[in-house]
Amino acid sequence: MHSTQPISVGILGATGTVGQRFIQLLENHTFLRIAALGASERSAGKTYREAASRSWKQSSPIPSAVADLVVLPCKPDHFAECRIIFSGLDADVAGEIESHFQAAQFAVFSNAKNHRMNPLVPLLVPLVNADHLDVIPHQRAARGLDKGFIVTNANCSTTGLVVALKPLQDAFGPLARIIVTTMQAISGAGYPGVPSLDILGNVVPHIGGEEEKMEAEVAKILGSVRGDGGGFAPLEGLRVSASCNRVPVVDGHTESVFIEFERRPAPSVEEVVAVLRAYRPEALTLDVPSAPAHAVVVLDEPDRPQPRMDVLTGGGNSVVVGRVRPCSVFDVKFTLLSHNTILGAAGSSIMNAEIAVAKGLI
Ligand SMILES: NC(=O)C1=CN([C@@H]2O[C@H](COP(=O)(O)OP(=O)(O)OC[C@H]3O[C@@H](n4cnc5c(N)ncnc54)[C@H](OP(=O)(O)O)[C@@H]3O)[C@@H](O)[C@H]2O)C=CC1
Ligand SMILES: N[C@@H](CC(=O)OP(=O)(O)O)C(=O)O
Repeated sequence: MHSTQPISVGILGATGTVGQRFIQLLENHTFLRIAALGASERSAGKTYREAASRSWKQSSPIPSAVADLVVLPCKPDHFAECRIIFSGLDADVAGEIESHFQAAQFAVFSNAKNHRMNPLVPLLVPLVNADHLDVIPHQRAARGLDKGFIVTNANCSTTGLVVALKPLQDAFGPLARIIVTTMQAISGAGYPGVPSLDILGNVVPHIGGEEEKMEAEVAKILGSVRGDGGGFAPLEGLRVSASCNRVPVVDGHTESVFIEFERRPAPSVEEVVAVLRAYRPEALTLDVPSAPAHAVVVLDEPDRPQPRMDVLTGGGNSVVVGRVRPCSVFDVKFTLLSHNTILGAAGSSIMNAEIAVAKGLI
């Protein structure tokens, strides 16, 4: 069971798109309490209400418990009362700042790309590879720390994809080849993000670095912890090709996924649907209050999932799959939808922290 004692948390990048989502999701959390907020020098010294009033884009108002907190510079000394640090920092600064907080013995849960491929840092998707936290003792030992560590989330498009791939790999693997085409929401680009003249009535077929991140991250996430606990053995043999597009949707990344299995005969559509529906990752067996009831929700309607209707399924922490059907080139194809700032960012970080608490790492 998780600690019934409240745990104080700090949020770095609190004024940004992901930072705001942390604040919204933590408003009524059972044991995580926001104690401190950090952002750039542009925001530091202002109350959160002053600093974020223009950029706040959530559908609920700024919670009163944080509105009058003074935004702090992102330096560990200012966060002394916190045990957990959630980072929604811009990647230009996240790497160095997060390392400082780790060295100062904080448990850091990052959304940025900087530390994701570090061989001692779990690239943790809470509904997929909670066991990768087994490397934390080794990370601490390697850096001479007794409490501090860094865990990162995956890229938001990678996250939705691996939640659907993991049960298929476990049941029917190995996976041989994946082709994925994304249709990504504008909130993925942060605030103010993509200019309206670029995206309204349009599709932009390029998101810098996104395809490379998706192709690299899948193998680490679907890989295993090495036998000595000293790092990760990436999944070998799987080839992934991603094609990423920005579309005029506010929240929710949609992906068309084409899968080829090594196994012959390949699983049927009915078998794939049954395995997706039955998927119960480790996080759903632990005391993880933010976990959705179902990691994957499969819809039968021929025109779903759709971001406007389905993006908040499972509180935004489920992956919604639809249109599961045979593929005449590979074996099976489907469409999936995941919330890019909830499961794809702040929601995963919060579940990652809840898992770490449940496993006694915090
Ligand atoms: N949006 C999404 O769907 C996803 C985003 N991510 C990643 O999460 C991170 C945050 O993304 P997002 O919220 O969209 O970005 P935003 O641009 O909306 O927010 C960036 C945040 O970083 C702060 N910041 C910028 N420069 C500095 C600095 N020099 N020192 C301290 N703080 C600084 C900003 O503060 P200030 O307001 O004061 O400038 C702001 O709080 C990024 O690394 C992104 O790649 C990951 C998955 C999904
Ligand atoms: N690139 C994602 C969001 C993001 O910031 O990804 P990453 O954390 O991998 O840099 C998007 O635009 O939708």
